[in-house]
Amino acid sequence: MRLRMSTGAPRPRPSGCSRTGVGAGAGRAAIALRYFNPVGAHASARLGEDPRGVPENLMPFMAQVATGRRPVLRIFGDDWPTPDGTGIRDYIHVADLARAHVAALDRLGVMTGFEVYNIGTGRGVSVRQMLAAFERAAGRPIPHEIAPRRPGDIAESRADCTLAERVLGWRARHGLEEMVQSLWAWQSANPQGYDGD
Ligand SMILES: O=c1ccn([C@@H]2O[C@H](COP(=O)(O)OP(=O)(O)O[C@H]3O[C@H](CO)[C@H](O)[C@H](O)[C@H]3O)[C@@H](O)[C@H]2O)c(=O)[nH]1
Repeated sequence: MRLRMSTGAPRPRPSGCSRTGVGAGAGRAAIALRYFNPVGAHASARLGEDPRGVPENLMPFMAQVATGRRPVLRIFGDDWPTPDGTGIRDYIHVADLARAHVAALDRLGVMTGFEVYNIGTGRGVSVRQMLAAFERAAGRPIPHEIAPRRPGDIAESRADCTLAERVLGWRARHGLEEMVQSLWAWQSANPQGYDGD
């Protein structure tokens, strides 16, 4: 199954709503930002993602395997209808996501009603492509194995960010290399997360 998301189309799983940021201005205007797959860390390497327990998402899990905190990355299926058989997602650097919020706040000052914007890069990256990029950034191989597909997953998800670009004047600036490099900078400086401080 291939999905190209347009603003207004529902995310394939309701849990996607948990990643939607909502802001309101003067009770008359609201904007929902539909996050795709936020990854990466602050350029200082002092702010990063430190999920509680075992990470469910690809990037924090991959980063923890790279530091040796977890033994192996399980790739959930290599038989998807994608060029390399692994799942494709639209990863967005958290710094770009932050800029999208600033653009949305500016927009709230000049609009009324409710608007929804996709926040991604519009480009799809497979699990294998992400793994290769992260191995380059970390300078080490990341142990991995093929596992069965994860229930509820889809083959591909990508954002159509045309509306955010046209109305908010926002578009992603950071590419894949900056996503993996910033994540690795944070994870290698904080191998046990914040609890390790
Ligand atoms: O250990 C892992 C984790 C993920 N993946 C794969 O990596 C890709 C990205 O997975 P993520 O979990 O990072 O992101 P998803 O977009 O698949 O899922 C996320 O977005 C969903 C909304 O669509 C839900 O919110 C879900 O809980 C949340 O994990 C997928 O192809 C997934 O199968 C692996 O191979 N191994």
